[in-house]
Amino acid sequence: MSDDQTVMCPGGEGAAAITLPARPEALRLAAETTAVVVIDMQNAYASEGGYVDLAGFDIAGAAGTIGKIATVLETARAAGVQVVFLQNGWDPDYKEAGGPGSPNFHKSNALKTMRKRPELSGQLLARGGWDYALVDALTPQPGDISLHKTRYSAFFNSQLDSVLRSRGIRNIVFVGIATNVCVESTLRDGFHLEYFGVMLEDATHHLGPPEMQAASVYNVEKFFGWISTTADFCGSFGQSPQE
Ligand SMILES: NC(=O)N/C=C\C(=O)O
Repeated sequence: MSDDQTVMCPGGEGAAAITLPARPEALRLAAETTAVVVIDMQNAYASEGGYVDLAGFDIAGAAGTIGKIATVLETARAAGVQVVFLQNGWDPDYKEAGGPGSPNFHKSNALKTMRKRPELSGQLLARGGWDYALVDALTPQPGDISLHKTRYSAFFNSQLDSVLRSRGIRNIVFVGIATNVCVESTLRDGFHLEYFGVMLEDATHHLGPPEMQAASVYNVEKFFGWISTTADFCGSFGQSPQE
């Protein structure tokens, strides 16, 4: 049962459940019904010389998320929480990106940057290349799941929903980049698919001015899910009792 201070998430009734401090309420969660979903921790978004750096965004704060996420993943794996990595991008010919009939063609800053600088064509967010690859510090481990996505929401046109649903996972802890684009898009879609979404605010990073992080955190806390931190995730799942 939930009260005003604590929300009972699916699977949270069992003896092995933990309480995750979060805003606006703490959450009762069980490892087996929870996944950590790592959004787009690719060189494109977190490394100098990657797409968002070349497109002119400030990526100074992105590196700080890498260590936080590594800590979260270590705790998650030890506690039996499923880890799912997403990678954003397209085939090297950019057929999956869509042509002028797709809004993605007009809004993707990667595609716009490559139109402005044709020497980069085939490099940004192209599957198989350095820009598409996950940062070295966040290499998937045995038991982790890796999925590809072609649009901002990881639920759109991907296997994410069936991968989670078939494992009985109903709660998602989000980390990654960018808070206000792919993380928020995925958390919102998850909400509409009845997933309980938690964003670890210090293990995510925004694109654009700092107000974007604050706006996304507000949106999640007020409308779509819950906000927690790396320390609280590790403190609670680090104590996770084994069934
Ligand atoms: N991973 C993201 O949030 N991506 C944001 C923008 C883009 O991919 O162009």
